[in-house]
Amino acid sequence: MPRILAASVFSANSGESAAFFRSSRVLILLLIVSGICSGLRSGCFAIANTILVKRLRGSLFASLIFQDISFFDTEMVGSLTSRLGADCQRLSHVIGNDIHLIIRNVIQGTGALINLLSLSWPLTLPTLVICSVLAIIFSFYGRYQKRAAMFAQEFNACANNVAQETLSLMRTVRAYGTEGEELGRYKQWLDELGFVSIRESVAYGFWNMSFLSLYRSTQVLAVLLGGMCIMNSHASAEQLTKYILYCEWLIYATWRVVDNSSSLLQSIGASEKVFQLMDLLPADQFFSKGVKLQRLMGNIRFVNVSFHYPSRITVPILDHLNLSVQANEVVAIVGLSGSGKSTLVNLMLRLYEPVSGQIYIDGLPLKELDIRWLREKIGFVGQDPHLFNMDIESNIKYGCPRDVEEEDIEWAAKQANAHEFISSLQLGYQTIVDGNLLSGGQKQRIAIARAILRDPAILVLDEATSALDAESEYNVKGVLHALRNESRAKRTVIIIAHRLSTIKTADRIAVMDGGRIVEMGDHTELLLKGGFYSRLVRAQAESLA
Ligand SMILES: Nc1ncnc2c1ncn2[C@@H]1O[C@H](COP(=O)(O)OP(=O)(O)OP(=O)(O)O)[C@@H](O)[C@H]1O
Repeated sequence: MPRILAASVFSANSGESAAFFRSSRVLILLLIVSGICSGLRSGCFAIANTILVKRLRGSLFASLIFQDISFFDTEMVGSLTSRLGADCQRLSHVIGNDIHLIIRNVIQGTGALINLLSLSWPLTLPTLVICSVLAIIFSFYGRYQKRAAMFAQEFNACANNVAQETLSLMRTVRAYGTEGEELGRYKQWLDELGFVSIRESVAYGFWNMSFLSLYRSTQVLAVLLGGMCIMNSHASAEQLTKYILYCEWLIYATWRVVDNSSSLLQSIGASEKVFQLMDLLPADQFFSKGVKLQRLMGNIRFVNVSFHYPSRITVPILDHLNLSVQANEVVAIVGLSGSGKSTLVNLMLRLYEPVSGQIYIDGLPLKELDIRWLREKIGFVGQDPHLFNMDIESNIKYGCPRDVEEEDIEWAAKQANAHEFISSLQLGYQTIVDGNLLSGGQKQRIAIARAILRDPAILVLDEATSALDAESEYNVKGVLHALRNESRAKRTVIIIAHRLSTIKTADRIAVMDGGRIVEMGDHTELLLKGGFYSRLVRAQAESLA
């Protein structure tokens, strides 16, 4: 275009109307073609951007949810959601914006350079030197930008984490009046973020200053050197005009390339963690195709099992633990808080692997069984059951491996003592579970119904502690009662109980202390023995008296 622009101006100046109109027609044609091409380019890259964000977020989420449970012990939820949201968005910006602008400007700059060289290579050299200086300054600036972006993303993730934690624990924050402290914690990360951003802005200012000075100097140089050439009759005014226009194009293209490269480096810096997370291999247990038995009887055996959590390797939790549970037996596990009861269940669900020893299910090592198949056969109700933000029916059906009818759902709800309160809700089973609509005990009953609906061969109930105790005791006792009277419900049951009165009717009671089973027997036997269990019962009776 600069060549044709200059030709039009100088043909008009010399009164060559035919040449002027010919050039003008070409200019209009170029204008239309470049407009259409720009539109297509931007549109296509914007579409690519949208597809990329979708794929990135999908792949990252897939990578996250197939990680070992121990991964979630160390990674913060707020930080992971920040990677899934802002970081993925930023990475897609690379394709949607930076890469296509870089390609466009590299092509435009190369074209300008070729034209400049064909006009006069000695005059092109100073412009090339300026462009090289620009590139060197940028390489330093770019490296700085990349590091700054990484810090900014990290601080942003930490701020998100504090916000998520505070907002989800708002009731505790209000009850303890710690709004000020939480605000302080959030602001601390904002300050860190602000500090990095200010330094980033100062560096950007320096970069812009260098760029603009160099940019202007190409124009001044072009006029100076070109003017001298005209005076020495080495060049015409038309050539000088073309030369100045091409210089302008070249330096503009260089600026755009380095500016977009800077943004590209920032995005890459910010996305390093996204790639690290995406590169994580899924947990081994999702790869191994284990054995599927024809029927799970529900025999469980822990042989010499020792364990510590991967995040706290110096703290042994289970110590050469041995436990044997027969099919269809109801076994209660009791012990002081922190003695390792829930950990035992975590190992049985293969959420963690034992450090040594072996767990056998129906005589086969747990590791050799198909873990998905096994989990389908186990019903688990945790201490603090969280429900999904969907209707009660879907919550009860959640993860059920078989097709179920409405009657099955009602049956499970009745077994869990949940049918009555669900029916009293205006929309019954279609009521959406959101916020604090249900009490903790009601949520627990729905979670119990969910576990029962799977018709599991092994049912694990981790009785809730603290405030929920009384209601939880009632819920768990209810389930035990139903299991005893319901022929359809023959299964192995493991109950972790805090209220010892809950489990009087259990076939056997295993007493845990310091990561070991220290006593085993039924309620009466253990009371008669006068050991740890009887002391626990006495202590609890005294505390309730
Ligand atoms: N994910 C984890 N990472 C590191 N340590 C953990 C983890 N979960 C539990 N622990 C630690 O393991 C020990 C045993 O915890 P566990 O939850 O098994 O005890 P528990 O007997 O079920 O206690 P409670 O009766 O209070 O539920 C505790 O000291 C606890 O701090």
